[in-house]
Amino acid sequence: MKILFLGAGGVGGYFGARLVEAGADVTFLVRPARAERLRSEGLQVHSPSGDFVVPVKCVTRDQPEDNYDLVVLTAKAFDLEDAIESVAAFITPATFILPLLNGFSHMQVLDRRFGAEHILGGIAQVAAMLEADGTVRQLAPMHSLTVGGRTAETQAIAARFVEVCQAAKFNARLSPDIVLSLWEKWVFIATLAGITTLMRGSVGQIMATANGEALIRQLYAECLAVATTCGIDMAPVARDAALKTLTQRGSALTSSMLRDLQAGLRTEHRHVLGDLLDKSLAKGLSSPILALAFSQMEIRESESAVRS
Ligand SMILES: NC(=O)C1=CN([C@@H]2O[C@H](COP(=O)(O)OP(=O)(O)OC[C@H]3O[C@@H](n4cnc5c(N)ncnc54)[C@H](OP(=O)(O)O)[C@@H]3O)[C@@H](O)[C@H]2O)C=CC1
Ligand SMILES: CC(C)(CO)C(=O)C(=O)O
Repeated sequence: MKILFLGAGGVGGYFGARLVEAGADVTFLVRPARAERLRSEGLQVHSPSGDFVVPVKCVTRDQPEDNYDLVVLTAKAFDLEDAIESVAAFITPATFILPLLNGFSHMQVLDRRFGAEHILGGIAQVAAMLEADGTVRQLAPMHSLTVGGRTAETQAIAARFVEVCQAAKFNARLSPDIVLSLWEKWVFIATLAGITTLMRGSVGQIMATANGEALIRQLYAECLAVATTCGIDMAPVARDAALKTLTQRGSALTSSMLRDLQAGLRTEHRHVLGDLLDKSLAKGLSSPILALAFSQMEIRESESAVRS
């Protein structure tokens, strides 16, 4: 399987490098400055299970090639339109696209642009970031991908990709219902990103406050209510597992949104929190903590726009 990764940041750099390490045929579509650096230094990963560096193949958007079976999209949501323009010339009627973004509305954007029959669904479970020197840092041992299709053909492609991933040093699984899996992750990450950015702390720090657990549970319930009202039936076992992680005492877990906020970077609050809030409003639900989480991120974004 010939695979093109759009982006070599936290998620793309980590999983792409692991696949290269395992001998998979992976190329990175990156911007010219990143391509130059990757060609000369390779892709370096700092990982709790051991640092490694792999030589990588890179292309830029002005050098289109049309022989990829799968394009893995790993841009942030606010870069999606530009990422689509960059990959468009690499996509033929035989190419499938696997986005690994958090949230959900990117699926509809991609369906509209390339046709739903070409779009797989994917979820990344990793805590990884791109450092200023171009290296990728994996911050915690977890590393897994969940992928799936919404048609028999895309499910078969997802299964082939999972097969390729079996040789790599991360976990990969095929979801029998990728739409449900995407919503489960969305409800989880909206709660985690919302509460950690509101309270500027890890799960363990929030749990150590007097109202922390009640606030986490209320935000999770608000996000879950949106999913349920949209016809998504999350099993009790999935909800219990999510809440167990979200209320683990002493846990150092944070969100990539909090890391981006603290690093002064743009965040995906519109995609992860705002889209869910829009659905809540459209369904006539009351989601006060979700609204608060989104609104404080809007203020923070307008402040950084004023500063820059
Ligand atoms: N980081 C994490 O731990 C996790 C992140 N996620 C999700 O994964 C997605 C990606 O996040 P993350 O990896 O952290 O983001 P990063 O910002 O680390 O990486 C995204 C990369 O995409 C590149 N990119 C964007 N647009 C283009 C383009 N048109 N052409 C070439 N390259 C492009 C960016 O390049 P450049 O730097 O040149 O702009 C950047 O390096 C998000 O939706 C996030 O929510 C999910 C689970 C965990
Ligand atoms: C769930 C988690 C925390 C790690 O995969 C994540 O998706 C994020 O931080 O954006």
